[in-house]
Amino acid sequence: MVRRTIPAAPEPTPMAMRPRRSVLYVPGDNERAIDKAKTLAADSIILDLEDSVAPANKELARKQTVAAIHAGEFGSHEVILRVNPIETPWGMADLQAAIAAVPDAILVPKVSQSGDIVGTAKVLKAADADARIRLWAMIETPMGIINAREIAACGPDPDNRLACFVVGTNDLLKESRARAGSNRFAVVPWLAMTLVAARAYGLDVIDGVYNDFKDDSGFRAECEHGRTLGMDGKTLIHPSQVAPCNEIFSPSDDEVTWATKIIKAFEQPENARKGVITVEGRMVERLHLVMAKRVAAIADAIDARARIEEPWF
Ligand SMILES: CC(C)(COP(=O)(O)OP(=O)(O)OC[C@H]1O[C@@H](n2cnc3c(N)ncnc32)[C@H](O)[C@@H]1OP(=O)(O)O)[C@@H](O)C(=O)NCCC(=O)NCCSC(=O)C[C@H](O)C(=O)O
Ligand SMILES: [Mg+2]
Repeated sequence: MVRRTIPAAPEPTPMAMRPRRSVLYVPGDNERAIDKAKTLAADSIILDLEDSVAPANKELARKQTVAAIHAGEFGSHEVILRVNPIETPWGMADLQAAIAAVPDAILVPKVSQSGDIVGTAKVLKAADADARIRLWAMIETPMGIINAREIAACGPDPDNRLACFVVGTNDLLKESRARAGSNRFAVVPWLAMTLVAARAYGLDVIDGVYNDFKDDSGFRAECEHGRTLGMDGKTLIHPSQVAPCNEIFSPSDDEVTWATKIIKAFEQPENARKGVITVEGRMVERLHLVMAKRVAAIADAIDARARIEEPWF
C-alpha cells in the first residue's frame, strides 16, 4: 500500500504585508468595467474569464483581459486573472495567455485536490522561470473543502507559488444544496475549514462574494462576519462594495493604538526578558506582541498604499 504523506506545517513566518482587503471581480468581456476598475480603490482586481463570461464571449474576454494587462494601467492594484478550469475547452489557452500576459497571480477555479495546483505550477514553471506570477486557488467544491489541508500544503514549496485561497461560496452553496441564510449558518464550517488550512501553511484567505450588491447594511454585516472569522478580505462584485470593505478590513484606530502600546511596552528594558507583562491592567504575552506587530505592519502597508499619488485615493 502506498501511503500518501501531507507535508508538516512550516514554522510560522512573517506574512507578506500586502493588503488584500477588497478583491474585486471584473467580467473579462466587459471593457467598460475593466476601465472602471482601474479607477477604484480595491486592493486587488480579478479579471474574470470564468463564471461571469458566457461561452460565446470566452475568446473575446481572453483577448481583452490580456490586452488590458499588457497595457499596464492598473497602477498599484494587484492584478489577478481567473482562468477557466483546465479541462474545459478554454482552460489551456487561458493559462497560456495568462502566463504570457504576466499578471501578479493566476486564480485557478474549482481546485479540488493538490494535483490541480501542482499541475498548473508545472506549466507555469516551464514558461515563467523568474517566478513573477503567483498562483491563487478557489476553494469552492465539496472535494476542495475536504482536501483543503492537502491543497494548502502545496504552499510552502516555492515551485508551487501558491499564495492565497479564495472561497467560492456561490459554487459551494450550489454543490451542497444548502441555503444562503443571512447568518451564513451553512457556510461558516466551510469558511473555518478553509481558513485554518490556509493559516497552517502561511496562505492568505479571502471570503466569498455578497450577491445582493444594493443591500449596504447586509454587506457590511457580512464583511464584519468574515473579518471576525479571520479572513484577510472579501471578494466583491460591484464598485459600491469597495469603500465599506476597505474600512471594515482595515485595522481600526483603536486597534493600531493598542498594538503600538504593546510594542512600546515590550521595548522597555525592564521587560526585555519577560514573557508576560501587564499593559493598562491587561495581561499581555509575547504572542500578543506578534499580533501587535502584524496589525502595525498591515496599517503601515495600507498607509503606504494611500500615500501613492493615484486618483482613487
Ligand atoms: C452585478 C452587475 C452585473 C451589475 O452591473 P450593472 O447593472 O452594470 O451595475 P451598475 O449600473 O450599478 O454599475 C455602475 C458602474 O460600475 C461599473 N461596474 C459594475 N460592476 C463592476 C465591476 N465588477 N467592476 C468594475 N466596474 C463595475 C459599471 O460598468 C458602471 O460603470 P459606468 O457606467 O462607467 O459608471 C455587475 O456589477 C457585475 O458584472 N459584477 C461582477 C460579476 C462577476 O464578476 N461575477 C463573477 C464573480 S462572482 C463568483 O464567480 C464567485 C465564486 O466563483 C463563487 O463560486 O462564489
Ligand atoms: Mg465559483
